[in-house]
Parts: sequence; C-alpha cells; structure tokens
Amino acid sequence: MSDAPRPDKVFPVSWDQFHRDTRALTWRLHEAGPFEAIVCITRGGLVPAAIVARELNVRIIETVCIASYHDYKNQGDIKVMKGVGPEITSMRGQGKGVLIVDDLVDTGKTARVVREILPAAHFATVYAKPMGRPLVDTFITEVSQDTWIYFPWDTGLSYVPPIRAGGD
Ligand SMILES: O=P(O)(O)OC[C@H]1O[C@H](OP(=O)(O)OP(=O)(O)O)[C@H](O)[C@@H]1O
Ligand code: HPA
Ligand SMILES: [Mg+2]
Repeated sequence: MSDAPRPDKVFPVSWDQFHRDTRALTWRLHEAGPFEAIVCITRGGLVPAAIVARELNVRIIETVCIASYHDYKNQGDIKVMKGVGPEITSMRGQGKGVLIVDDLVDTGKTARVVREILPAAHFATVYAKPMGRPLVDTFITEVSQDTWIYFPWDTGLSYVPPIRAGGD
C-alpha cells in the first residue's frame, strides 16, 4: 500500500482537454529536445505518447509495461511486466536523446523504476502531483496530492446530481 493520502477531490479530464494539455506539453518538449525515440509507460502513457510522437515527428517508439494500481486508487507493488528493448538500451545506453512519456506522476514510484532503467532520458508527464513532481523533467498541470484525475478512457457520461439538493 502507498503512503500517499487517499484522494478525495476529483479532476475529470475530457478527450478534448487531454489533447490540448498534451499538445501544450509537446511545445515544451520541442524546446527541450530533439528526441530520437520515445519510451511510453503503458498503459496510460500510450495515449499522450501517440500525440507527442505525431507532433515531434518521432518514429521509434518503445514500451515499458508497468502496473501498480491493482484496484481503483490503491497502489500495490510495482510490477515491470516488460522492460525496454535493445533498440533503446544498446543503441542509446543510459537513454540520452530518449523521451519517456506517461500520463501522470502521482507518488513517483513508477517514475523512479523507469528512471533507474534510463537515467539519462528526459521524463515527461501531462499531469503531476507534488510527491512525484521532482522525478519529472517536464509536465503541464499540477494537481494536489489528494486529487484523483479521471481520464477520458476510464470514464463515461453519467448523471450528476445538483450541488444543492431539493430546490423550490
Ligand atoms: O506515480 P505513481 O504513484 O507510481 O502512479 C503513476 C502511475 O499510475 C498509473 O498507472 P497504473 O499503474 O495504474 O497502470 P495503467 O497505466 O495501466 O493504468 C499512471 O498511468 C502512472 O503510470
Ligand atoms: O490520479 C490518478 N488518476 C488515474 N490514475 C492514477 N494512477 C495514479 N494516480 C492516478
Ligand atoms: Mg500507468
């Protein structure tokens, strides 16, 4: 179990907002680059990685497959189910010129594991929470540690009750 406080605020993100935020991230990455390859942290990193790769014209895209949140909002042990292949590790050593992309950094546990694999790579996320922020080189929006981000691929449209119950 994680030491992070249980989130009680919500930050819902639409597809449109995610696309805009990731494009904004890409403008910053364009200044920080150039990058020869992208390593995306599955599964959440697949979505921003596709947008970043398109904008920065990167064609070499690798995955590192990690899972840690086994059930909703509860973090377990980090499991690396697939590491980074030789195209990245033997051609690019410690990861210079490589861009690591994930959707968010929360406690920083996932980022720490991937940074150990590629210490010289540039680490980018769209969103960051304070505990994980020091591990990220570039991000766009910070939310508080007690906020849960709802991504568009995890949510659907549903009824929301009014803020004030009852009414006249
Ligand atoms: O900073 P941390 O506390 O480690 O949390 C951040 C990680 O958690 C989520 O992935 P998750 O393990 O839920 O898998 P998923 O990407 O397949 O949803 C998210 O996509 C990040 O990769
Ligand atoms: O705030 C979050 N939202 C979605 N997935 C997550 N995985 C870790 N933190 C979060
Ligand atoms: Mg993830």
